[in-house]
Amino acid sequence: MKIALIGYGKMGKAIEEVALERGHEIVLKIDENNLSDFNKENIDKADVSIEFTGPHAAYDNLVKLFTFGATVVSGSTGWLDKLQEVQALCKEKNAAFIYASNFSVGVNLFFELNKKLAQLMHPHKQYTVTMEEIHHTQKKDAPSGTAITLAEGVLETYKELDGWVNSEEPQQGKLQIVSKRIDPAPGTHTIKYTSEIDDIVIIHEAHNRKGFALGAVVAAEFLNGKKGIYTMKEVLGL
Ligand SMILES: NC(=O)C1=CN([C@@H]2O[C@H](COP(=O)(O)OP(=O)(O)OC[C@H]3O[C@@H](n4cnc5c(N)ncnc54)[C@H](OP(=O)(O)O)[C@@H]3O)[C@@H](O)[C@H]2O)C=CC1
Ligand SMILES: O=C(O)C1=N[C@H](C(=O)O)C[C@H](O)C1
Repeated sequence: MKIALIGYGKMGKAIEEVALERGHEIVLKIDENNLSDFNKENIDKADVSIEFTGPHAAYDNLVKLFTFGATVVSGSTGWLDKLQEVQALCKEKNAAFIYASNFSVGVNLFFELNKKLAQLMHPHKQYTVTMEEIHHTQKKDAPSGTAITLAEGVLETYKELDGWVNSEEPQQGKLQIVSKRIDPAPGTHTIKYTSEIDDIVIIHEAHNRKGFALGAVVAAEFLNGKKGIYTMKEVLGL
């Protein structure tokens, strides 16, 4: 498979390593130094474009890719208020798209565990649920995209909560997410149910970026040759 990397930072480089190990070819690498190479002629040379840039750039990049009719895997976080608009453009251009706030198999299993635990805990009103995410200091957005997906998983069941708040201080009626920035943390997410008597805690701790990169390449392999919008649940058969 021929891959275009839109974003060649920490994740772009990790994806390149995994893609080469799996026998794929990188035909284009875009960062802020060669944006003029990000054009239809070059994107058409790739079977799949993998976009990991960041909150400031993802939306424009995705609009550009779908306007070219590309097949796109994106993991950029911090832009999801525009997800529906981007999905509509993908459909209009008969393109293909997988977005995930986290591509690792472990986190996608953790998403399911989180939803099941919320259902189990919900009747037990003596427990208060809170979340924490820890990432490296270069991270631009807070809370993490993964933490938002986890929060949505809890809020599906805890309908009495009015959304989440990203704060050191708890806010009545909201699910609290605490963000910490500590090097070199690749990504640690904790969900805690606490009562006067005891705590129940689930944690996912990434040891490195390989799981995110491998998941993105597996998603690209799944999407190659398809049209339409898919999720990691479909890629992983969860
Ligand atoms: N879904 C998932 O599984 C994961 C998602 N992420 C997310 O991926 C994103 C990228 O993370 P990471 O690789 O660590 O970030 P980095 O800052 O290390 O890399 C970002 C890359 O994007 C490039 N870039 C910036 N602006 C543009 C633009 N307008 N067009 C093209 N390229 C651009 C940068 O270029 P330059 O270096 O020249 O500035 C750099 O190469 C973040 O949003 C992060 O949260 C991260 C890990 C896993
Ligand atoms: O910026 C990162 O590094 C990561 N970002 C993603 C997120 O915001 O959830 C995924 C992972 O936690 C690493």
